[in-house]
Amino acid sequence: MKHIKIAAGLAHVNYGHIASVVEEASNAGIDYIHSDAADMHDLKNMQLMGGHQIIEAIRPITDKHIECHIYTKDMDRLFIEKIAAAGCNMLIIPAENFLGAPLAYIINYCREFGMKVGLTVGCYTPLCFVDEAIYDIDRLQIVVHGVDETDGKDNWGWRKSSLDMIRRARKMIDEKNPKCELAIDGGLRFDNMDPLIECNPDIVILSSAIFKDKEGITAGVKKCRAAIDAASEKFGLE
Ligand SMILES: O=C(CO)[C@H](O)[C@H](O)COP(=O)(O)O
Repeated sequence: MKHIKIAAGLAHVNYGHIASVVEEASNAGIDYIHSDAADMHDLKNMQLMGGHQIIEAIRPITDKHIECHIYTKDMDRLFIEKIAAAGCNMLIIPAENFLGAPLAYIINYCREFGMKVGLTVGCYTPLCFVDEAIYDIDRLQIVVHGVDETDGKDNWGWRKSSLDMIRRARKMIDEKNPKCELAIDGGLRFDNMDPLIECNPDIVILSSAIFKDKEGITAGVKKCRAAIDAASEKFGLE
């Protein structure tokens, strides 16, 4: 059975308890810590979260891989240098905001400072935005959030059209850069992700499902781990 990794997303944590929540999630069996950060543009309801200050604070708490998923319009060498120095292992940036020569510089800076680099395909961004960069990245992350079933109250699920995109992303990675990890992110719960697991991702990013579970963080991790493993087995993933 394929071990699909769990990245614990810090988008929906209580930042007043950041050290203890990271410690509990790490001990409960997650694989990666996923620190979400954003500027004032793309995520209107979740701005200014976990950049280098947060990563620096949680680095001594866990020996897990820590990645920074950042929604920004801009990115410079100083930021990359600082986040790497804070102990970040991977920088993940939006494909829709970074193309061409600026992206080439960013990939180069990440290598220079010893970090892996990933691209997100954001909500409703077409997969073709990563057609060329796929050869040179370590992570392709599909944000599956969507509003196809929205109740208008900010309870976003995952959009059904993302199934087709994940299948195409899997094929693209297998053909062009098999070492690149395929991650899915957004609206995933222990009881709703089977159809997405069937598309064979390598990583599932979960925030509310872990950090807002009514029975606590450890219980949230265990429920998600069990659901992912059961689906991986059911669909014969290897
Ligand atoms: O960057 C993100 C999606 O764009 C976050 O990782 C997302 O908010 C995950 O949250 P949840 O698992 O609670 O849906």
